[in-house]
Amino acid sequence: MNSTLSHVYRTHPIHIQSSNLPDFRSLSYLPDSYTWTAKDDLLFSASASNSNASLPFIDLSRPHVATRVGHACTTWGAFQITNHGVPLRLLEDIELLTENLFRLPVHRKLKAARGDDTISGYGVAPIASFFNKQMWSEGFTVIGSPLNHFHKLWPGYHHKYCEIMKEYEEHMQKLAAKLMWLALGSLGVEENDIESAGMSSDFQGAEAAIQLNHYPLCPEPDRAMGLAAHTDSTLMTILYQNNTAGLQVFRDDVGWITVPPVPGSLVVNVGDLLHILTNGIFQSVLHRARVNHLRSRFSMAYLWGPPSEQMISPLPKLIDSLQSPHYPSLTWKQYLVTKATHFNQSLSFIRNYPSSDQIS
Ligand SMILES: C=C1C[C@]23C[C@@]1(O)CC[C@H]2[C@@]12CCC[C@@](C)(C(=O)O1)[C@H]2[C@@H]3C(=O)O
Ligand SMILES: O=C(O)CCC(=O)C(=O)O
Ligand SMILES: [Fe+2]
Repeated sequence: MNSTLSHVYRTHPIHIQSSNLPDFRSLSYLPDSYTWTAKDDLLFSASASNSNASLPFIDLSRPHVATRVGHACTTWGAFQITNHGVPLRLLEDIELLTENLFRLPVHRKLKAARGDDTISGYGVAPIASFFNKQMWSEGFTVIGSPLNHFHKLWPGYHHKYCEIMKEYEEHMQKLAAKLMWLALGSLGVEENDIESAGMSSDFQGAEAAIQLNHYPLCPEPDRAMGLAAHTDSTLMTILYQNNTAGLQVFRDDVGWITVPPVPGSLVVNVGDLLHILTNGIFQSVLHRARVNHLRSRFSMAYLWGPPSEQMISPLPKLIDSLQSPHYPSLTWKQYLVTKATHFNQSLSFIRNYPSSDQIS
């Protein structure tokens, strides 16, 4: 994985207090700093859906899969997949790695804490800086090689864990490119449309971050938030969750629904950059993670995007002659900077922004 993305934070640091990380195991009550109300997050008490709507579940080995993927990207901006080709053994390995990482004592995890100048490493989710309450979770971000950090966490065992990460990344990258073609193919986009937009049609050079998340047992789950509502800034995110529910997705006409963990399946989210690339046809999904008092939850997100310096703009093929593009041309790096300032308002901030103006 390339490490340029990590350095967005050199010039635009997101200040988080990783020194404030609690030892969750020792807390038998919910401290005030972790107690969320509607004042802290407008969407905190948005109603849970009482419809029996559920996220599309797509078997990638079945016929007409592109149409189903395209429909899910347009309506929900997310779907669950099975028969995706990622070996179950590898999913079990990455889950074990994640569990072992977060079960280390706090002082050891802090040896691999995020520094001031890079987002890689252990800490609270980068979006924490937008909220005055703390989230009931801890995270570990990998951009580029995890070797340095893993060496500090597991001096004698880091090679094995680095191999697992590498294999996971390779499988995810292949799967992401395949899903991207299913989604774009459903809109009639062809290889030459992608190449004339300056991208490589096999998405060579794509960049990614891997975000490992841990949501410990929580004494008062209804008043706590695991990971606050957000959209990912990616083209697509592929998420593996352990067997504990917690992920929820939001649709204006439905409310929040929980995405049940189905063993061996993966969740796919449309990210903001894919929304931009399709001129708003595909929706980037608002999602969050809730916590519970019975079982710890782990999730592993593969956040996939274009090469960080690659210009992304609405594909001319998807703009009809009566319409102008809704979004300007910008790189993933520029979009991350926008996101670090405007968070969930980023898409509306850049919508109809004149392309020639510098976005900041
Ligand atoms: C490439 C990236 C996407 C991400 C910010 C980051 O630089 C690395 C961490 C990613 C993550 C994971 C948790 C949710 C999220 C919103 C966050 O706070 O950090 C995403 C960021 C994103 O998609 O914007
Ligand atoms: O834990 C989850 O289910 C959600 C994680 C997530 O949204 C992320 O890492 O971006
Ligand atoms: Fe996310």
